[in-house]
Amino acid sequence: MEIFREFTFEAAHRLPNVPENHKCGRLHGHSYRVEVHVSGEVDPSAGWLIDFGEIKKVFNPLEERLDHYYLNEVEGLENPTSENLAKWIWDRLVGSLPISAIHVRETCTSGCVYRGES
Ligand SMILES: Nc1nc2c(c(=O)[nH]1)N=C([C@H](O)[C@H](O)COP(=O)(O)OP(=O)(O)OP(=O)(O)O)CN2
Ligand SMILES: [Zn+2]
Repeated sequence: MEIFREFTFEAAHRLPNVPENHKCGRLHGHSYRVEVHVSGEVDPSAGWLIDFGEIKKVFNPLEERLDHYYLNEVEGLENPTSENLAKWIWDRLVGSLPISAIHVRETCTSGCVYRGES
């Protein structure tokens, strides 16, 4: 079974390694949407894999480090692409939750899915 909890936060960034004149080299912001996916067996007594509230509790400190910040200034996010952000989140949750995927959406039409190192 796989469940997920979605989170949203607002943040600014610029991509430092894009070619000159690429629009994403300029400072801009996104309403980020992050899905934290967790997989495992459903506890027959509880009827759930894990309380959604537990995922929220574990994600909360990360949200506090990201929401309304300039992501380039967050340690480990000096090049804050969706891919790097998804891995940054994975690396900080993997010890606390049986995560199976992190989805990051920068816009309604662009995002990435990270399932850990294969
Ligand atoms: N593989 C990646 N490509 C791009 C990333 C990224 O993180 N990984 N990021 C960006 C920019 O942050 C940009 O703000 C978002 O990309 P884009 O889809 O181009 O956004 P737009 O809403 O501006 O798209 P339009 O349809 O052109 O309006 C770029 N690429
Ligand atoms: Zn962007």
